[in-house]
Amino acid sequence: MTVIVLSGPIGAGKSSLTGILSKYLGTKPFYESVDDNPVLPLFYADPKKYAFLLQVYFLNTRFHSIKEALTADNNVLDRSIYEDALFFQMNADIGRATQEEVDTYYELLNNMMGELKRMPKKNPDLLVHINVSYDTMIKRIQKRGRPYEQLSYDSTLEDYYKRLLSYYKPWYEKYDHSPKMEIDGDKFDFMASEKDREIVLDQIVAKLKSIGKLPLNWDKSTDIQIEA
Ligand SMILES: Nc1ncnc2c1ncn2[C@@H]1O[C@H](COP(=O)(O)OP(=O)(O)OP(=O)(O)O)[C@@H](O)[C@H]1O
Ligand SMILES: Nc1nc(=O)c2ncn([C@H]3C[C@H](O)[C@@H](CO)O3)c2[nH]1
Repeated sequence: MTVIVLSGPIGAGKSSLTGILSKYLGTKPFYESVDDNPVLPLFYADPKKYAFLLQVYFLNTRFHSIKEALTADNNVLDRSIYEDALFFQMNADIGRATQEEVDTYYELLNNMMGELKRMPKKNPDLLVHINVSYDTMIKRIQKRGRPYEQLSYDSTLEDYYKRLLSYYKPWYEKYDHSPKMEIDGDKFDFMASEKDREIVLDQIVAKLKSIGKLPLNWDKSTDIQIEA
């Protein structure tokens, strides 16, 4: 059983690459709750009021996905639980959570992490991080078009997104729960360009082979799927 998690800022291309990668490897995709998330629009309309609730909502839905993904077949998840604290910490740092909410959140997160440690598979096998610049991030957010994420919706979003990017760099450098790799999301348009898609998939397959999660002779055409 092999579990791959994607990471990266808003609009980096995690959901898109999750779909592409899971199809390519013949695995199952797990998506973050976004379009069916009732708290997300509330959060963007009033971040201070809803930051804690949104965080608990995401933690809960993410925990459900992880439990399923870590006990089922080969899977790809479109965001890691390790990014949840990054988001919450950033929101807390800009005054969107009380000290009691911060304390309660971290206690809950630690408690859930403790549960994950008791599972047969404790960590993902590989983290694939998509790096994007601020300009790319904004272009992708515009392209996708969720109204409440647009810069025109709230004048503070520019700072919020820039801050988010600045939190991701040290987060990725410190990340040590599994092998990891970076994809250049500015350079590769894996949505529109078949050539770029192939390059990105080749990079991920090479990494999976190098960490022993795919047989060295694995080839898409041979119809062999990710190693147990
Ligand atoms: N490498 C890419 N090149 C060009 N367009 C891309 C690329 N990756 C994603 N996109 C486009 O950017 C938009 C955002 O992509 P996607 O929804 O996959 O991002 P995400 O990282 O999952 O975002 P979120 O964190 O908000 O869930 C989509 O419209 C998608 O088609
Ligand atoms: N505040 C906050 N905390 C999280 O843990 C979190 N995870 C995702 N998101 C937001 C980003 C995108 O708008 C949208 C889709 O990723 O949801 C979050 N927002």
